[in-house]
Amino acid sequence: MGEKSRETSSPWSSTILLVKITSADGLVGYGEAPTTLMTLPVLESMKEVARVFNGKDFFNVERNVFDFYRNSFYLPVSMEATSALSAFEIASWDLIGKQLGTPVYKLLGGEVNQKMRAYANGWYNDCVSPDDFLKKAKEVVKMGFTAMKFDPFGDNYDSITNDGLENARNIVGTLRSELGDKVDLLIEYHGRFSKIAAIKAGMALEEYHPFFYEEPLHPDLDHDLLDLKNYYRVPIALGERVLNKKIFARFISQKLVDIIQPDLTNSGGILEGKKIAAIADGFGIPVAPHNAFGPIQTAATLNLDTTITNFIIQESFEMFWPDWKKKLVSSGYKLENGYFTLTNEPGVCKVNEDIVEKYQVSGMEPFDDKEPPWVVSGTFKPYRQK
Ligand SMILES: O=C(O)[C@H](O)[C@@H](O)[C@@H](O)[C@H](O)CO
Ligand SMILES: [Mg+2]
Repeated sequence: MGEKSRETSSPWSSTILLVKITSADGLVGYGEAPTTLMTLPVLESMKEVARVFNGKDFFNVERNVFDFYRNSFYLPVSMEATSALSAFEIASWDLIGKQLGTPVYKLLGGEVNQKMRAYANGWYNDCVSPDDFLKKAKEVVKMGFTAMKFDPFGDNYDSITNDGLENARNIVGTLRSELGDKVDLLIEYHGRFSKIAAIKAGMALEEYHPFFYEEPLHPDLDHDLLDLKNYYRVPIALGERVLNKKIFARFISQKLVDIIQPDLTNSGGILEGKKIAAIADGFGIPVAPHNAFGPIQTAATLNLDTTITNFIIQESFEMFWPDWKKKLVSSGYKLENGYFTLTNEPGVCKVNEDIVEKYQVSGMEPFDDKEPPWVVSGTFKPYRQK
């Protein structure tokens, strides 16, 4: 579902992809999957997952997921397959919770965290200069957030120019000096650099003591992360493109990452998320789940966050969503003053079926050959000081 027009915060979030499964008794469960120019491929993969899940007992999440794992030869390297599977897994938990009349977190160990600290993302559309960023960052602080993530690297890709480094320093430096030390600044690299650029950019920003550097390297250069560690004094976070617990186990045990960011919609769902968090906990690594899509993803993720002792912070685009996305879920969780709480809805959350009906579309999100779909809109531009 989505809108024909481009959403302001980001092109990928103008659509979201849902799965709805119905039990033999007529109960309905919803799950969500990522989009980002993958909407139709993931939708196609959902048809394969449906062949495995159809007619199965939805309480047997572990069995059903494992059956798909066994059948899906490319699963560990296929974002389409893991995303499709994750959507069914989340929908299964929604059904289980609804059938039992309990929120999902109560089935996963219960409450550890009553409030989840959020960080804002999606707030800086069309920002290129330090002043652009500052103006919008102040609004984010006014909303009650104590942490915000942003990508200060403009259109630098693979390598970075001296101008690019200076601009990034000015943006991050301005926010640090104007917002003070109480606001956490999370630096998003969007996995766009090769090693030398990642080292230069990381060293240039460390004096502003960022909370973390996210995906500083192209995701397929993960073996170079160890080299970055020789230069960085800022923790490295990643995980939004890591597809299951076994792959997380490798990143964590090889000490390639300091904070993990599993995305429940592409790493196997809620129960796999619990296992990933447990693996991380065994190594003293905190969890900051990725959450860039819609409210079902958010509700599923918060159900996990509530139950884990190594939760650190939760991503949120929520305040910058279009109206239809804000109304899609009528209860399940709240975001107030920079913190999430659950509202103890049975299952994952309560989906507003009228909105689903009204905003159904087919096809892909908009595409712009000047700006990759993974950036926040209007930011893939150079900034030159006069
Ligand atoms: O961390 C994040 O939120 C992501 O990197 C986000 O910024 C996007 O790139 C999006 O996830 C693309 O699908
Ligand atoms: Mg990211």
